[in-house]
Amino acid sequence: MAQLVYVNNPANGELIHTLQYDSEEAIVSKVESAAAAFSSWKQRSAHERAQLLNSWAKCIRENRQEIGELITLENGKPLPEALGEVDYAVSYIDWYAEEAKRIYGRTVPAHVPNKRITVTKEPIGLVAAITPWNFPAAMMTRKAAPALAAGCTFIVKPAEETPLTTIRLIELAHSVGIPEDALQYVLNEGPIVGEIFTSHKAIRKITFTGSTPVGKLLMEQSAQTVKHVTMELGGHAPIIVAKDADLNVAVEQTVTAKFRNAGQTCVSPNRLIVHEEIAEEFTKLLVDKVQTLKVGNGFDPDVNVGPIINKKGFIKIKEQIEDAVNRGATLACGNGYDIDDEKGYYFVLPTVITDIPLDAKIMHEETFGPVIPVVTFTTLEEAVTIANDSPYGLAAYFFTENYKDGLYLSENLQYGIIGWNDGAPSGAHIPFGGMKDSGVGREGGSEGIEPYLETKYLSVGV
Ligand SMILES: NC(=O)C1=CN([C@@H]2O[C@H](COP(=O)(O)OP(=O)(O)OC[C@H]3O[C@@H](n4cnc5c(N)ncnc54)[C@H](OP(=O)(O)O)[C@@H]3O)[C@@H](O)[C@H]2O)C=CC1
Ligand SMILES: O=C(O)CCCC(=O)O
Repeated sequence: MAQLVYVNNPANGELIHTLQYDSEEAIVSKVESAAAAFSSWKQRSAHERAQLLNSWAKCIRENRQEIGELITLENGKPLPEALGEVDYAVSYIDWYAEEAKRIYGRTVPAHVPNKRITVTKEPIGLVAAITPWNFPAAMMTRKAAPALAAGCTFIVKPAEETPLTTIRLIELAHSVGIPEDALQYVLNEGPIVGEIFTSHKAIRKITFTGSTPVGKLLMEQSAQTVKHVTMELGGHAPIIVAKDADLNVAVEQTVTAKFRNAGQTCVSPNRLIVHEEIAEEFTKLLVDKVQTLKVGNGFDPDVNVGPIINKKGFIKIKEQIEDAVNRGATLACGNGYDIDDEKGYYFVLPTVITDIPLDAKIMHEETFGPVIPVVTFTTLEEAVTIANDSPYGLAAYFFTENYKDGLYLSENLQYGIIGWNDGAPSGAHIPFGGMKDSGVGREGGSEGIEPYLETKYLSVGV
């Protein structure tokens, strides 16, 4: 009997759907059919691939409500956020439908008169993706759209918690004419699929969004077949609030950035580093705002913060809060849970922590929950030192009205994405990705199609 995947609603633990895992033989056979489909998909003109991507985007838009509800059902985020994710997911398809038509080569002046030199770009081949549960639509399209646009075929393993959104998006893609073999999904446990994907010679690239330890493992495994990799891994974003910051803007943006998806976002702020002279006023404004957030089932129109995805995620958050309290920190608001281990749901009240020592766990580990500590600084140099004291380097934010301080911060923060008076820097048109343990490569923007292309150089003697 094939093993089953149980997809549960994280807001109440109820079973939504049961699916069957693919056997290892079935996964290999899907990989091989996706590899075989490469030769015909890459020969379609860029304009034809773009048209098919545009049809897919249109079809998802027509089914926006259904997909949004599916995301809320299996991931738990509030429905307006889930609908926002559908729009965000589609924006990657729109963007790369256009980029498909802009894959240019170049000619290079030769060093002798009897040679002509050209450089062209070709699709890399079959791409395998492993995606997380926190953005089940957008993390899939952010990878599939540039791959298909470039002329690659694509196979994806969605997270065990949220496979339904991926399956539905792929069904819609097939319904508009994207060939079934060129875009596929597989279901089985991460380590099993990871092993098959990384060892199979026909797969030329692995693209992954998820935790840093799994990313490192996939890189190690991919070395055996020298695959290209794009790794979008964990984050530990700081927010620096300078003493001249517009506090209302800083609070508004902090709350939006921190509490979307219940803090389960890799660019979610994890540390607030606030100038000592404004720390009290800022914290009061922040706590007042955080206390207005309503926690609950994402289908309730008043809810702003949904459940934590699973018990493992909840325990990590709880341990970080307990560790802070044990080290003498104060809980300025929050510190409440609504959980039912038997049913399988876990809610955490939005929590702000003050008086916290710099060596507390939460100051160094990714939280992935609706909790944020506040520490103070005296000089900007000190703020930068605290902010950079992390193995991660994905997103950092700061709030200041002073352009010299802003330039200093943007030049000295070791992060791939910087938001200056901006808590929402993401978009299909920008290169998203991190430095250090946050990963390798960029997704989105004109940079985001490059990892799906090989460069070929031709030298002609004439
Ligand atoms: N950068 C980001 O956006 C994300 C960061 N995280 C961080 O990771 C923490 C843990 O979350 P978790 O969901 O366990 O993250 P994982 O990295 O374990 O899961 C993400 C994806 O990787 C798959 N996976 C797990 N193990 C392997 C493996 N050995 N080889 C190949 N694929 C694998 C998972 O599959 P399966 O579901 O079958 O286990 C899932 O599809 C979070 O609290 C957060 O800190 C998590 C998700 C996204
Ligand atoms: O990896 C994530 O957490 C999803 C990225 C969210 C974004 O694109 O803003």
